[in-house]
Amino acid sequence: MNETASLWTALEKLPRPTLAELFDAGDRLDLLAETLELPGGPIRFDWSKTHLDRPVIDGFLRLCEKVGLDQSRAALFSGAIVNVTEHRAAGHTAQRGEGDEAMVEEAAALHARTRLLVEAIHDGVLGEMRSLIHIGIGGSALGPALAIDALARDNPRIAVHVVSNIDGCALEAAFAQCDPAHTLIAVASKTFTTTETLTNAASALEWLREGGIGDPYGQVVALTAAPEKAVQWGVDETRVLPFPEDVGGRYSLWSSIGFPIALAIGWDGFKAFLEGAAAMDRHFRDTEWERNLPARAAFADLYYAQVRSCETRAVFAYDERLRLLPSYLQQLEMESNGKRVTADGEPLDRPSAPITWGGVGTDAQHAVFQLLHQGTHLVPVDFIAVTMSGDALDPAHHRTLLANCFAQGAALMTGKAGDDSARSYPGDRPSATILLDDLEPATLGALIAFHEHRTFVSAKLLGINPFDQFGVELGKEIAKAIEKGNASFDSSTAALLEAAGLT
Ligand SMILES: O=P(O)(O)OC[C@H]1O[C@](O)(CO)[C@@H](O)[C@@H]1O
Repeated sequence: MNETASLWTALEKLPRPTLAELFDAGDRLDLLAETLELPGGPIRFDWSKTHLDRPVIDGFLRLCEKVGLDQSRAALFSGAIVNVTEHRAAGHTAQRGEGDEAMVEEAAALHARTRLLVEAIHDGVLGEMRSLIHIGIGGSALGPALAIDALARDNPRIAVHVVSNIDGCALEAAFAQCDPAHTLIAVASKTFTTTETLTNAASALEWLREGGIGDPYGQVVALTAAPEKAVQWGVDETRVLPFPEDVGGRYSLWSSIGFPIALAIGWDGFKAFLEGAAAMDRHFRDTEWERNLPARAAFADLYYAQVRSCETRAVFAYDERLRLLPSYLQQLEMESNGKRVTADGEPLDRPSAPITWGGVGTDAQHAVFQLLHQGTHLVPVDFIAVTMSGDALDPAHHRTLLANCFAQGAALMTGKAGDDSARSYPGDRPSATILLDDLEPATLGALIAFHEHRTFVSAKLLGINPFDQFGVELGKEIAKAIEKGNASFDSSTAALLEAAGLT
């Protein structure tokens, strides 16, 4: 057995005290709950209701040392080639001002260009623009959709409709809310080759034309790492906002892909969003692993997935404004770490990332929490809540929302004996709670960056490259072959094609 494998085995062999025993044994808050002061307000990270304890943390610290996590973190921030399969650096921290100097300078120059266009649009240089249809998919859509839904619910500077699905119903729903004369189209695609995005973009151009716009390209902005392709497609160079190739799709909302966020909340808000993320970068870069919050979260994630065989982890946003966070995190975590080989191309000899799923509190309580409390699966849960309410209604709404959030964590942990087994709750079920004081651009930025670094630590402790995503390619190839009608298929697929009239 190699040394890394024996460190995992050592973790598996550690005693497994219950949460109740852990709380009886010592000060859990001192060990595992911390409030980070950040631009935009504090965020409390409480991992005390997980099974992390001194021996488990020490086991992970030994693993960090063995895999060279210090060096991996330094490489991430230095602009070294950390995405080894694609021979690229990972440039997302540079986008918010942390990392290699040349990369940070390049990012600042590109942001200056984005800012000019955003402010020109706000000043009416392109006419009276009231809406933006933002067309993109995956990392080119999920981040903007989350940030805009979280931060620009009331009085956005410009109303943004994010469309990703190639199903025309999605684009039609956006058209129904917009007037072609007052609508911009953003085509967001890192590669500028994605079928869904280019098909939707072509239909959006047609919609502008049919709406009487003589020069529809005059209302199109492109956000891409392949600017030459956008120009070739017809977008005027002055409205192409490039970003560097080394910024991964699911890490790209900090780049020009964030254009719709800036358009909705204003440039100062977008800048604060970047600054909040940069503050989390500094915490991650400068804090020893023992008290490093993204690393601590990764230790818990790995402990449950690897040692306790949990196949999923759930995230519940106890704030309507963060309802899109679970789907954002699904791409971040599953596209980054859902891999069966290591960065060296060797088979991974243990489970990869668990399945991330979740929903919004309190809705999820009345739908899926039965399984969390009494099902046979052990599911580690993250609760994310905000102390300051986002609504202007009777404060009873928010009080009850928060009370429910904290009640769920307590109930999962303590359980309760009932009159019979159907009415009993076993308890000892783990959860972590992230409590933002306020939901501001800066705190949202920090929250997202926290999850990026958490994912990075998990990847490195497993030996995975979190920055590629070859797993999505095969399905795309087959879909293209189906469209071209030049491939033969198994009998099931062939019958489905025939039934749907695709042959
Ligand atoms: O921005 P693009 O190049 O259109 O790609 C969109 C998404 O497609 C993926 O490549 C997966 O198919 C994601 O990683 C990416 O975020």
